[in-house]
Amino acid sequence: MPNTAADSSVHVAVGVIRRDGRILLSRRAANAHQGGLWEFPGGKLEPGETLLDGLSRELHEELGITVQPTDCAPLIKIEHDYGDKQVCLDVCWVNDFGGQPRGCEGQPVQWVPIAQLNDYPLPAANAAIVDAIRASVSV
Ligand SMILES: Nc1nc2c([nH]c(=O)n2[C@H]2C[C@H](O)[C@@H](COP(=O)(O)OP(=O)(O)OP(=O)(O)O)O2)c(=O)[nH]1
Ligand SMILES: [Mg+2]
Repeated sequence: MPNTAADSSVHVAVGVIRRDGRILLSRRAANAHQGGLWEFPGGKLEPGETLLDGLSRELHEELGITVQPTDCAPLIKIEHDYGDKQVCLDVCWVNDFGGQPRGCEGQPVQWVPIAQLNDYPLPAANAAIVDAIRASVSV
């Protein structure tokens, strides 16, 4: 029996890391899905892992930072079909963290003012994340 969209959707923990009015973007490896585009750091949840445990693990692996669950807050959840891959992006604010973020996998990272997020090429699903960020900070 073919998979349904829900069965084949990849569940991704995504962190919108903020400090001093800027958001941390990192650039996806050229050979990755949506390669070469900028992203909010994060990655696929492992089986049985909670969203915040997965987010904390991914941000430590990718950026070398430590994140406490109490410093995270839900922002938006997005289902997006890229055709070759369906993703469910579970996006959280990361309001504080320990350590100095660096590209632990060799990826460029950049602190970007919210008004300039759209100057960076992002995956199509991320337009809704940028809208949610703007709506959240303008209230
Ligand atoms: N982290 C992240 N992924 C995003 C964003 N927007 C977006 O469409 N995605 C998609 C791209 C990928 O298909 C998927 C993330 O999966 P990934 O392959 O990067 O996950 P991962 O970090 O666990 O990587 P890996 O261990 O498989 O190398 O979500 C975003 O802003 N951040
Ligand atoms: Mg990742």
